[in-house]
Amino acid sequence: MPLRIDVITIFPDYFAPLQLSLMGKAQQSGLVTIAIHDLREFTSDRHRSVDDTPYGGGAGMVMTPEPWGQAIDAVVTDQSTLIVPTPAGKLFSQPVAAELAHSTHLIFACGRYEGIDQRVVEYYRPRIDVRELSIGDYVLAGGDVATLAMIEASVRLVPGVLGNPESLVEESHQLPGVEYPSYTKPPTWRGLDVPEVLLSGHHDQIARWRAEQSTIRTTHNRPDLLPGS
Ligand SMILES: NC(=O)c1ccno1
Repeated sequence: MPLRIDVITIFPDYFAPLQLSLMGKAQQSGLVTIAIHDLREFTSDRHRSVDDTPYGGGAGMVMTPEPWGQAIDAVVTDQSTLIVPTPAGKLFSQPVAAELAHSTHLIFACGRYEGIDQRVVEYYRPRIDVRELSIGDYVLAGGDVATLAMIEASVRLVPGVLGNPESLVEESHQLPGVEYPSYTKPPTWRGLDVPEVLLSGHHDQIARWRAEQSTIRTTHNRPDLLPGS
């Protein structure tokens, strides 16, 4: 049963990259199906309006609930997970990507402006799994880029999508901490040599060096991921 993904957005063209590379191959192989829906197709006024001023005042505009209800109803099933990208959401992570990779149906609601009327989340929450997710502590212009990131991080974990599942084993955020640095040919580049141990053929020494490098890198870049932190 392929993972089905429906993306609802006012900028369908943002998702053209999903036809390329690994994401494109995953769809061609039938492991994943991805459909992009223009929210404006679900409006009923001649201006195809999708936003209005916020109740309670404040800057910016809020996306009105009606088009969202129509659009989500057009694709939702009782197996759906509705994902709303928002800086106010729970933090998306590799474990969350792994959960989503094993879902049946994901619906991404890409908000813009000041976001989507909260009643959309409130309406679907008692009916299906609803997740407000953030890809980091910063604010984007909308949920589209966050959706692209979450789709790519999740789809690559769908069994069969990556040619060599081994490459999932040692990557950052799969193991505790971040991954060791990688090197390839040439052995010397602009006076910089590849660490000698990597050319030694001693697999135990290479494994030990990589574990040490992972700890050094994690300590420097992401001490919050160190065991016990
Ligand atoms: N940080 C985020 O995930 C986000 C989503 C929309 N704007 O920011």
